[in-house]
Amino acid sequence: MDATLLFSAWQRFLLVLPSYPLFSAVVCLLTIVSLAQRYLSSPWRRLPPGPRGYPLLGSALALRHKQRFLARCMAFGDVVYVNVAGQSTLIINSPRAAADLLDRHAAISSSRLRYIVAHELISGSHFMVMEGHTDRYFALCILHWRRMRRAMHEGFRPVAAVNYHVMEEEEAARLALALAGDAQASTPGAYVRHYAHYASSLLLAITYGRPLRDTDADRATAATLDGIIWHLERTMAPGSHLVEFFPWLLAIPARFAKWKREALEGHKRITRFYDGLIDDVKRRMAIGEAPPCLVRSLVEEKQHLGMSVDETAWTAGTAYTVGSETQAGTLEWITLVLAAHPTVQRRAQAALDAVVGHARAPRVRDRAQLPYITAVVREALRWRPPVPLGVPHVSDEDVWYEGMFIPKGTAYIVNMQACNADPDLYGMDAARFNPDRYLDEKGQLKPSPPDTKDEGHISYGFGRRSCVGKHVANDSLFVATATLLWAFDLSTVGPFDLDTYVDKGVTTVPKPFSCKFVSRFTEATAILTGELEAQ
Ligand code: HEM
Repeated sequence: MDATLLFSAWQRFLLVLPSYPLFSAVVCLLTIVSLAQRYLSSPWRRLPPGPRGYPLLGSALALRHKQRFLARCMAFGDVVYVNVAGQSTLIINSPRAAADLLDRHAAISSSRLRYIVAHELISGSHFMVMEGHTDRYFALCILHWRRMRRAMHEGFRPVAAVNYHVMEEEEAARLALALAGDAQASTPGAYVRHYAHYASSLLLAITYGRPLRDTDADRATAATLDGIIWHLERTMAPGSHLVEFFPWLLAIPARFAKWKREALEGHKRITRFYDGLIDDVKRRMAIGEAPPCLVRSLVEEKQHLGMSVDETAWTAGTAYTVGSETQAGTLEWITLVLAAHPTVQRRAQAALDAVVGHARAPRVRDRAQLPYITAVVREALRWRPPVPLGVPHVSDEDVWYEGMFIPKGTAYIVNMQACNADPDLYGMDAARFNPDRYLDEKGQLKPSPPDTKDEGHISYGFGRRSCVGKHVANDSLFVATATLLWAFDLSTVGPFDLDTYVDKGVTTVPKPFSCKFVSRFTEATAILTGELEAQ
């Protein structure tokens, strides 16, 4: 029967209904019962609890004040459902729920939100952090992501990370010398700049085997890389482009859409720049002057990894993009907690004096004998996770969790600060900075609490998307912290604030505070200079 016939039959049926009141009543009743049944059995009635937002916008406006909004959400429980302008979002407040949903369900909770301009157009779907995990848009997504993740894993796994120890030690020594030589170092602007320079140089060394030196060319390279980060972050900010809300706009040809033209031109420009950095590594490899670094391993393992030229270029660029800001920000938090806790410093320095002494600078290999310093770094990462909301994962399937319905496509946002302060895992003093929580009565590292992997915290994320650079981050943060404590006494000057932070979009840093770096012994700078010259 075609649609016209069906429609006219339905019209005739409605017209005759008034002539049969009893029959009509039964039809109405059955319709109401059927609708009620559908409503009552709908899984959407079993969404996790959460704040009611405004029509259409949901809680999008409340999210502008993230810290306040997250605190409000805590009252709803471990998992909180929020509608953010139509995007189903689950805020996860407990490490157990985070591990259940993101580690134990990793196969269906490892996708990402869609970023059309930043990811699909500017990176050409090569910005691995934002790459979907499944074939949501294109069947090739998962292959892309797997190749790039595997390549980065090979370059940064523990056995490969050992190759970077010398660079990490060298950059930590250069940082200490820069602070010692800067009469203005105590001002927040000055030492934060030194930290940013340290992180850029370290990531350039690890990625391209070429640390940042005081040359115009290096300064230009760092400025361009930082400009790319700024550009990507700005493009990913909510509301930056209408196409993120109306994906059909993507079909408009580039010649009629300025935003699309600019994004595609940006892709060409950035890829050309990344290619240039790779060519430079290849050139140095050919003359035997490229130290072990991520790009060298990508080039040497080209066949085995099966990466395209663009994938190689963007994988390396992504490592710098993701690693430099997190590294610098974490060091700012470590500086704050050390300066604010002189007793922690004295204990760490006593351990350093006993193990390292005053005749050489600390090395990564000293770590096994310096558990207290490892505990300081872990505790800083637990106490103030540098990426406090992680990077949202997205569910690929409907999920039932403890009787609650989580629809497919939901974005999972983990409130890391809340999870890392879970009293069941860390006790009632979880809000306090206390490295001792990681040590046993003999001063050795204890096994990590359940669901915190081997880190003792969840600040490196979850499941298949957990931070691929965490071994490099742990090694370099250890040796940078040890070198700063070996060389200086740190103390705050004037007011400082342990409770609030500055939100930089993805990462957070402490509110600006002044910190004095006072040399602990006169030979420290001569030892650092001598070791650098000897390399
Ligand atoms: C203290 C420093 C760092 C912190 C706190 C940190 C934290 C994180 C977090 C929370 C994620 C998201 C995990 C998830 O989605 O569940 C992540 C992902 C990532 N991190 Fe890190 N990170 C740090 C340093 C680094 C460094 C130094 C590198 C590179 C050398 C790096 C490379 C990456 C990459 C490539 C991803 C994306 C993984 C993926 O999407 O598959 N990170 N990191």
